[in-house]
Amino acid sequence: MAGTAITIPEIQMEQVSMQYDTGASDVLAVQQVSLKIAKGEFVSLLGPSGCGKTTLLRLMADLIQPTSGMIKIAGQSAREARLAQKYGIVFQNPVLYDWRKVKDNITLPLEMMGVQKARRSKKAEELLELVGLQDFGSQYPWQLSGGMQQRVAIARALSMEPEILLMDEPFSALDEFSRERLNEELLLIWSKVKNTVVFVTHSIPESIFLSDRVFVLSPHPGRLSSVVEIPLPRPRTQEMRNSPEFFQLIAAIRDRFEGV
Ligand SMILES: Nc1ncnc2c1ncn2[C@@H]1O[C@H](COP(=O)(O)OP(=O)(O)OP(=O)(O)O)[C@@H](O)[C@H]1O
Repeated sequence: MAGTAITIPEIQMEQVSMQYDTGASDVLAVQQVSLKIAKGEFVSLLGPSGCGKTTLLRLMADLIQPTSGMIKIAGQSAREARLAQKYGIVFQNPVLYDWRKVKDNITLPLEMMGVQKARRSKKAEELLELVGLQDFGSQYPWQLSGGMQQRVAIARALSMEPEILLMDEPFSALDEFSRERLNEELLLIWSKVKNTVVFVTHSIPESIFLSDRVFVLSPHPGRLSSVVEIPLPRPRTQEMRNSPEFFQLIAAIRDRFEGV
């Protein structure tokens, strides 16, 4: 029918469960999770330690495979998406090579793909500018602050121009000030790159500040307990953190954890 668009979700999980085989006692880390994430959306996976956030992220990235259920990435299997380089991943720890300059850390994935040096250098310049580190390309990671190192990790994750950026508590090791600043910078980067972001966090304010929607998870076993829409306008600003709407959202999400 004219005007009816059928949109394929960028990430789709149907009844996904994941049980880790630990020998003595198996761990049901994720139980029957179903979710859909649209292309270009920014969502957070929020929940207490052990509720399966990292497991869900690893399932999406095809780093592990579910015990049961279905995962589709833009209509393809997660494996096909991984082979097509659709993912960029940022971990809690930036995992940079201290003996390589910042620009060479950023372009490592391109180097591994056999991209020529001239193209790598050009891409490094673009990415350094994107993450606000244009003057630091020739430094070494150990010369940078924790927040700057995490920006390098973000630039590296974006080097292959991934459709999906998966971020596993990337700012949780940083102090509160750096974390809030990086939240804002991440949104600026995302507004330019316009990819789909799945962001894992324990922090209710962080999930609200960043996201279009927050997926609230409950533990033992990890289940999706609710999904909260974040209607705050974009661009998000630090002042919004002090607005009544922001506090109402914090209270609403905290309520979802009551009894968890
Ligand atoms: N490789 C593994 N083998 C066995 N059990 C695992 C493995 N990885 C995770 N688990 C267990 O699965 C459950 C979910 O873990 P997961 O790391 O996904 O949770 P999380 O919400 O990301 O936790 P955190 O916030 O502490 O990182 C936990 O009980 C954890 O101990």
